[in-house]
Amino acid sequence: MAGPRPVVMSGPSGAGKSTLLKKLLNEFDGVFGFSVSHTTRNPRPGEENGKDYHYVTREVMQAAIANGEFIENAEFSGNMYGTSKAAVQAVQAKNLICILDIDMQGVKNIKRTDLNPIYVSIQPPSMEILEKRLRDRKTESEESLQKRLHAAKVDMEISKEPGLFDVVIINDDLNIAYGKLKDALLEGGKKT
Ligand SMILES: Nc1ncnc2c1ncn2[C@@H]1O[C@H](COP(=O)(O)OP(=O)(O)OP(=O)(O)O)[C@@H](O)[C@H]1O
Ligand SMILES: Nc1nc2c(ncn2[C@@H]2O[C@H](COP(=O)(O)O)[C@@H](O)[C@H]2O)c(=O)[nH]1
Repeated sequence: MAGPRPVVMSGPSGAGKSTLLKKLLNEFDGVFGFSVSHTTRNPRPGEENGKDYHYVTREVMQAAIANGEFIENAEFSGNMYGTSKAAVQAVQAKNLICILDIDMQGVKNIKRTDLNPIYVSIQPPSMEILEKRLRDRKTESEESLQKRLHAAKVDMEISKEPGLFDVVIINDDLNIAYGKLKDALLEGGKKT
């Protein structure tokens, strides 16, 4: 795919991907653009349709996948998520570096495409801190929280696979993690 290399951000739910991404998109408005995924989960308070996600029904999403409209899709914590070709193209058409926030299944699936992104893993300092962050965020039911913690354990194991990610950032102190993210992306930009 032509143009600057996209960026894939992955890591356990609650590790801080969206927090870091928002800082990046604010500071580098006009450089990076967010690939707006589709999901069947309900919007959280403050989230906007078309900005945070495209919120769709399972039927709509399944039909679009069957129609070949998605680069990748996954089932996560009882809901469907996916990156449409249109979402990536919309960012690239504005000449922005496209950033995808996707789970581990998405990472594995993107590896089979020609997208050729820089793979960044955002990891929490520990499972205990991850659980506290997720609980404090107050977005999950106990059932959803347990599913996410289970997925996080699996994710953290798979993330150790050599070569899976170009960069691994432990998000302990937010500003330090953000500095590392910026360094990695500026470095990645030089290699294209
Ligand atoms: N370095 C940090 N120190 C303390 N709290 C943090 C830090 N980074 C993020 N948080 C907080 O942790 C919570 C989870 O962060 P965030 O929503 O960005 O995670 P996420 O990886 O995007 O999760 P999800 O995959 O579920 O969307 C948020 O309430 C956020 O404010
Ligand atoms: N494979 C994909 N995963 C995605 C996509 N968009 C988001 N995600 C991941 O889902 C979980 C949960 O997100 P949440 O907003 O419900 O907390 C998180 O790990 C995201 O990275 C996608 O298009 N494809």
